[in-house]
Amino acid sequence: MDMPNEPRDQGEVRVAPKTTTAREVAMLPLSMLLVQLITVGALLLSKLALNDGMSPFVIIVYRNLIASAVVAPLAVIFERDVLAMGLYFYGLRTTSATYSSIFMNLIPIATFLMAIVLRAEKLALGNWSGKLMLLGVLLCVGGTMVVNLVKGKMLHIWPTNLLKSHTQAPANPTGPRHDMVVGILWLCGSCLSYAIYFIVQARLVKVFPSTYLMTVLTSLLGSLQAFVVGVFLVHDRSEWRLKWDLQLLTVIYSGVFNTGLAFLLITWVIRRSGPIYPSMFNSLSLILTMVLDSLLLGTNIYLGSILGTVLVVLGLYAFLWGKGKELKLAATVAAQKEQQGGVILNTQKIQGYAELHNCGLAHLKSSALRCAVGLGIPNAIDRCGGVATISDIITQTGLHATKLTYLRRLMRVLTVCGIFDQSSSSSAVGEIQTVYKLNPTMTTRPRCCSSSHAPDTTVSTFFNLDAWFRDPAATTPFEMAHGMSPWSLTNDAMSHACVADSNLVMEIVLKEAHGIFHGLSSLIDVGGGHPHITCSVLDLEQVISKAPTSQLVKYIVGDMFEFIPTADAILLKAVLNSWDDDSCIKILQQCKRAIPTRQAGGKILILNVVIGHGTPDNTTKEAQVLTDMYMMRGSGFEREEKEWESVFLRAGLSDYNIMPIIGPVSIIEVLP
Ligand SMILES: C[S@@+](CC[C@H](N)C(=O)[O-])C[C@H]1O[C@@H](n2cnc3c(N)ncnc32)[C@H](O)[C@@H]1O
Repeated sequence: MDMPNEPRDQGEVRVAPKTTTAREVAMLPLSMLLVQLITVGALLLSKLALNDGMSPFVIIVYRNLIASAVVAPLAVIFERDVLAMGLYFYGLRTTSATYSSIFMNLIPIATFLMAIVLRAEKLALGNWSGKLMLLGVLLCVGGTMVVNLVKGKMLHIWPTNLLKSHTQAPANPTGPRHDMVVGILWLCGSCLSYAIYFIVQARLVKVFPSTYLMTVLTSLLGSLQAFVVGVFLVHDRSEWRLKWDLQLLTVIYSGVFNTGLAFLLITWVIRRSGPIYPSMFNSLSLILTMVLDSLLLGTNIYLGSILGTVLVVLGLYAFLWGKGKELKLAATVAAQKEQQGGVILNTQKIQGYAELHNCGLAHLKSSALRCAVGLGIPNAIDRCGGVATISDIITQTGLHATKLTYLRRLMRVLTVCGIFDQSSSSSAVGEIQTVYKLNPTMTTRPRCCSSSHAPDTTVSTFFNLDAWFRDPAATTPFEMAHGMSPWSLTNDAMSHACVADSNLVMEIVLKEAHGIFHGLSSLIDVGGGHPHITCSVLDLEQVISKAPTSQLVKYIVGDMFEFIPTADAILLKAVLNSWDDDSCIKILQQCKRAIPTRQAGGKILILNVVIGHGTPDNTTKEAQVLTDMYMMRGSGFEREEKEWESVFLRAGLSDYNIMPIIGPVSIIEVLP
């Protein structure tokens, strides 16, 4: 006797996504019919063998041995629960095949209930599947109670006890009441043991997926366990001897057919139709067993047992229906998730592919900008009144006509990058033509932009950055690449770029944050001026010597690490990010000495990137981290707020306020 169907309902079984052929459509139910017939056969044979006086543990020992020797590679892991099987045989011996069959059908329900108690499953009563499953459970439990408690009228439907079985144990529920109660308790115990066993097996299968190997081992172990228990319970040696009789037939039949063939068929059906399918046929064995039990073994049929059986069958189908719906829903959700995951993955891959292209060719953006400035395109557009066709640009820049298509491609890159705007207009002769104009936000910078005017050292410093990373003794990437400090290189292009940058940034600062200059009468600055303030510019000699003469600005040669002249406020624009923390602290301490107290309005104004502040878009973020990477050429870096705060506190400054001012740059008002 085996439990061929139930365990497959509990485990996680994947249904092969193959299409079912017409032949298979017929074979699927037929194979399940065969399994039910085999089960009924094993049930009746076992009942006969037990009635014949065979000990349950003798059956288990031999049947397991046969199973492990002959069909073990094909058997299933959950069939070897000695406790559940032992209780089952005791129950079968004391009650009837029909009773035992009813309890066998209750195993999925018991497993489900046990899984809920152990929190391995949830009963979702909010949907139809959960309600159906609950109805199924109630009907099954109710049906079993009706079979056990309601006898009703005895029905004489057909001739009974055709095998004329000479029963030792009460094969009939009409037997002594005490034996019946004990038998039902055995069956309940068996049912619960199987339930626990299946839950454990379902988990075990996840960590030990070699089903066949485990089957062989558990078969042998099951046989050994049964033998040890059997030695204590079955003292008579003759009971262990197998003769050429019904007992041998029972053992061989159970081992070979009910384990091997049924296993093969069920495994195949589950793969084709899912784990619920085999259980749909369970009630067939229940009805068949009831009929054959009465017909062959003489078990009486009562109205109560028919009514109870009908309730169990109905309950079982309701439960399986609900479970099927639940599995289908879970499979749909899993498939949707998988599909969504695939779509996301694909989108990410496509996006990533484009990003990789952009990153790898990003240097062409600055090359294109540098080229446009070098060719004088912004000025050419200005000369055309701010709007120019490609022919206008060719004419204005003096380029040869053969370069026209290349120029169009260059303009397309710069338009996509946001340096120029492009639109359509109609020519004097009514032709539609493309016209270019400067992007409003770019009107100042492209003529004199740091990246466009970048000297060769700006780019070449980073050609061998990986070599610098690998060399622990290397000072800065700039020194490694050029053998000198960036400050020792007179760099007109960079100075022009800084002036252009200062013009734009200061224009915005004065418009957007003019309040910070209120009350100031003097300012020491390294980049610009304000008409109402006496402004001084402090810088190194090589810089000041090239400064233009001005009525507004006073130029001072000096070293900010050594001394800064007194003023109401000190402006440090794009200065501190070139230095490490210790140097910054020294500069800030000099600044603090140069300004009055907080109460007297003294302040330090820092214009720099504060990583994480500014417009929360990717362009800004990218600009901030790229600037930081650029600063890697020397010993400077761009700071996050907490890094700025630490520098301020260490320099003895008391408070600060950050105001994002333009793109990646913020103005930090620091108070003494
Ligand atoms: C990156 S530039 C910034 C210039 C300007 N503030 C701007 O925003 O365009 C840094 C300036 O600090 C100056 N500098 C470097 N070391 C100095 C020092 N020890 N004392 C005074 N100025 C110094 C450099 O000459 C350079 O002009």
